[in-house]
Amino acid sequence: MTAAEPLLKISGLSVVFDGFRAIDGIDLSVAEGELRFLIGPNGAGKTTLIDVVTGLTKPASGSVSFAGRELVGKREHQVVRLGVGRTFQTAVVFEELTVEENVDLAASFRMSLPALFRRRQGRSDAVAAVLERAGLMALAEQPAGILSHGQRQWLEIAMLLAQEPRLLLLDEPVAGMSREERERTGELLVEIARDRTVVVVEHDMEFVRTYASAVTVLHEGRVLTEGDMASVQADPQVQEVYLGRSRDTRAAEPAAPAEEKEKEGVA
Ligand SMILES: Nc1ncnc2c1ncn2[C@@H]1O[C@H](COP(=O)(O)OP(=O)(O)OP(=O)(O)O)[C@@H](O)[C@H]1O
Repeated sequence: MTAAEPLLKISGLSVVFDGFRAIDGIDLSVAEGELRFLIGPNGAGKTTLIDVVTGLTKPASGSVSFAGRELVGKREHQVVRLGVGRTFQTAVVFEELTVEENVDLAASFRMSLPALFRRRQGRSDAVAAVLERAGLMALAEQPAGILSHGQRQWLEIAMLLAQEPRLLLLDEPVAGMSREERERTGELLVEIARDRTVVVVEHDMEFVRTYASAVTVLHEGRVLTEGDMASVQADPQVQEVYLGRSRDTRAAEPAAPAEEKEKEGVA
């Protein structure tokens, strides 16, 4: 990979489910060190795109190049070992284990067997650093089962960091969070992007407006547009996709609280 090449390069990607093209010829590049947001209406293909990059879903055609290596055809654990980690819409943590044990377990996924045997007892510096970074140090000894929704999301991000991925893919990390939790998460993402590449799927437009410098808009399995948030917001096609959605579906829905409307509206 040369300096000019993107860390992640998706080319001509298509995914077909029972004849339905959920991804329809996507080209998408993410440079090393970027914090990129993927937005788009429900069903646009955002999660499916992450599923393909991480080896969960096989594409019908196209390629996913990561640091010059082809990911299509690789299994999920192979993709993790190459340095790509993800979170899911619902955090997956082991509730009976402590916060620290969850992070420690995640850290061991990328270790060789000899390294695992050599491990010292007690908290490693790497695990301590990750707990600190995710703001979970005070909860290190608590079982993960007692964590609040926001804290679980942070634990999942901490577990991801423990695997030392070069690329993190986060699926709706602030869904269901309070305003304060969203702010802390935004700051955490910006901080993580200082030394890693981060791609975030997000519906919360207030959050995207605050933290995104680069945005890619997906619609019906294609890239509609990309750029900085101001240019994306001003794009008539993007407005049509979001406003069209509000005309078609919101009219039939009960009125949402003002804050929810503000969060989801692109304009
Ligand atoms: N396993 C599957 N089998 C069949 N169809 C699927 C499958 N997974 C996703 N789809 C369909 O593919 C399309 C894209 O779904 P996807 O979940 O990627 O969209 P999304 O942009 O992440 O949506 P949301 O914002 O609602 O999570 C949708 O129409 C969805 O119903």
